[in-house]
Amino acid sequence: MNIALIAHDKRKDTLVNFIKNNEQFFSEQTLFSTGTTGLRVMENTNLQITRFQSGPLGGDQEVGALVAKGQMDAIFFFRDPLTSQPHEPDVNALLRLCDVYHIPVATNTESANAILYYLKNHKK
Ligand SMILES: O=C(CO)COP(=O)(O)O
Repeated sequence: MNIALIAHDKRKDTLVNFIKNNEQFFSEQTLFSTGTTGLRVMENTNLQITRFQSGPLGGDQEVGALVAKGQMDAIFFFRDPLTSQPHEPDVNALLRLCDVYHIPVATNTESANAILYYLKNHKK
C-alpha cells in the first residue's frame, strides 16, 4: 500500500513513537511524507520514505496530488489542533481531497491504531 506520514511539529514525537511501535507493518508499505516528518521518522527507524517538500512549502499539496491520482491508500496525519498553521488552507485541501476520494486519514494515535487495524485486516 501507498501510505503518507505527516505530523505538525508538536505531534512529530507522537507520530515517530507510533511508527516505531508498528515498524514491521510500515516496512512492508511504500511510504511518502512531508519533508521534516520523513526526516524525523527515518532518523528514528530503519524505514525508507519518499520525502516531499516541507508542509508549509507545499508538501501537503504534493501528497494531495497522489490522492487525486488514486495513488494513496491511507494517510497518518497527526495534526496539532492547538497551534495555527500558516498553511492551513493546504491542510484543509488535503483533508478535503481525502474525503472526495474516500481515503482513510488518522489524525491522532487512537484513530491511527483503528486505521492500522483496518489496513492490516481488511486491505491487502
Ligand atoms: O506542516 C506539515 C503538515 O501540514 C508537516 O510538514 P513537515 O513534515 O515538513 O514538518
